[in-house]
Amino acid sequence: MKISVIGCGYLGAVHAACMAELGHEVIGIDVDAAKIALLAEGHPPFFEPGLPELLLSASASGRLRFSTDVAQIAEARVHFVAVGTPQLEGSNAADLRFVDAAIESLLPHLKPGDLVVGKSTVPVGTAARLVGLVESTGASLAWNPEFLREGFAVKDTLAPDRLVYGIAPGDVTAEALLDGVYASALAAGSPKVVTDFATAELVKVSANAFLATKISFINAMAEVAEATGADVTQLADAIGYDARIGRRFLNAGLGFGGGCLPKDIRAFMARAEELGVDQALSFLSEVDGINMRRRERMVDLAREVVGGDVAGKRIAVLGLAFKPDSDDVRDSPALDVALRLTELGADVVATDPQALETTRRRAPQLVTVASAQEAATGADAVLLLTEWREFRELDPVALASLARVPAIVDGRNCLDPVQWREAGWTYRALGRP
Ligand SMILES: NC(=O)c1ccc[n+]([C@@H]2O[C@H](COP(=O)([O-])OP(=O)(O)OC[C@H]3O[C@@H](n4cnc5c(N)ncnc54)[C@H](O)[C@@H]3O)[C@@H](O)[C@H]2O)c1
Ligand SMILES: O=c1ccn([C@@H]2O[C@H](COP(=O)(O)OP(=O)(O)O[C@H]3O[C@H](CO)[C@@H](O)[C@H](O)[C@H]3O)[C@@H](O)[C@H]2O)c(=O)[nH]1
Repeated sequence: MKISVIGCGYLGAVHAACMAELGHEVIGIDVDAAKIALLAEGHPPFFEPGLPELLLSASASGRLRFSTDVAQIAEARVHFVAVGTPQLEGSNAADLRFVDAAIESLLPHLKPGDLVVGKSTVPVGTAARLVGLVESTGASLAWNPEFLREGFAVKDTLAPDRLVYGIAPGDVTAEALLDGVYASALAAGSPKVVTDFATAELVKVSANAFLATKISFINAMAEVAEATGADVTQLADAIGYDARIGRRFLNAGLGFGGGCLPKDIRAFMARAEELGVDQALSFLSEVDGINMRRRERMVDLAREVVGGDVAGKRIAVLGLAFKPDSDDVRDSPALDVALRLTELGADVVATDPQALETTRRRAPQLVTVASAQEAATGADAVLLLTEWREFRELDPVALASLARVPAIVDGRNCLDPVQWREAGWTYRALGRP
């Protein structure tokens, strides 16, 4: 099938490459010329495991092209919209300017029988607002939210946990076209839910709200554990054995960040307020609050381990990305903590295996180095803020010989306290004695 993908960021570039991998003929469009130039040469503009290989093989096959010229979509029949929906400045709501502009840019090039498929995460009601515009060209609209996780984006796209199609009542053509696009995932057993626009939009934001709630639940237990001397990691293991609860997404620590969970729960609350059902989602403001308190707690722990004031203390920060296997620092708890400490006068030296470039763009004032060893040299405290494998596997004995004071705060509960204490470290963590 001939497909276009509008917006080639973390979601769109992966979607375009995966669709080409599945045998479709794909054109990726973005307004960012530098991004398109990189993609056209087979280079991903961001770090995502598996994507470089896919881009190379898809480009070589001739099935994947990239352009800044939206007129190039004219040959395609199915058009995915994967542009950003960030948080509006000064508000909780989603900024829909990019979605609106993308749809506007498509309109002159759509033909009767085309299908426009929204993939961006949008407030409920967006598809209903846009459907008339799209239908005025003879094309139809579907909303097909995406559930990929950064770091696993290729796998999640090729073998999704489920496919959700939000379509206009009785639009069997839209359903058939989407079935054609996703034929291999459907054949491999990915469940499909065909529903209306509002339900599809709500499935996406409610899934993220549930995940955020699960993380904040365990982080709330971490706060209680801190007040009682209990160990939240053992608590999570114990409650997680109950299959109704499940151990996944119960890792207490510095909390959630990234380009999705924080802004999506806020946009969900803003939309609920518009709909007059804000009370139903008032718990999400608590979920957000618990999450942000973890960052404050980390700053307090840094103060504690250096004996009070962080000003003038050399603090090594291990990890800047919002999670491992990603270079994304959007709303990253790790970057936030590093910047808060810098503002308090600490001499912060930070490192990350992949996020140094994205950090330089977002926070050029932060001092960064290439390795954990460099960061830890002469440090008064080491903070582990993103649980990259190479940080989890650090040798505490070797690192102790580099630090000025062997004190570590494990912001992701991913180190073995016994091993680190035996190597002479003062070990502190979130929610663990
Ligand atoms: N990142 C994820 O893991 C993920 C997963 C599922 C859903 N989503 C959702 O997908 C959407 C995109 O997220 P992202 O992380 O890829 O964002 P992103 O900022 O990485 O990418 C968005 C891209 O859209 C481009 N763009 C903006 N306006 C455009 C226009 N008018 N025409 C063409 N291109 C345009 C931007 O230049 C950018 O490259 C958001 O709604 C997000 O919530 C993201
Ligand atoms: O037990 C856990 C699990 C995650 N996190 C943190 O939560 C954040 C989000 O993690 P994750 O959900 O794995 O990353 P994303 O790539 O942002 O993916 C989420 O957001 C995407 C965009 O909407 C959705 O598509 C995915 O399904 C959804 O998991 C990260 O900061 C993690 O460190 C925790 O603190 N504890």
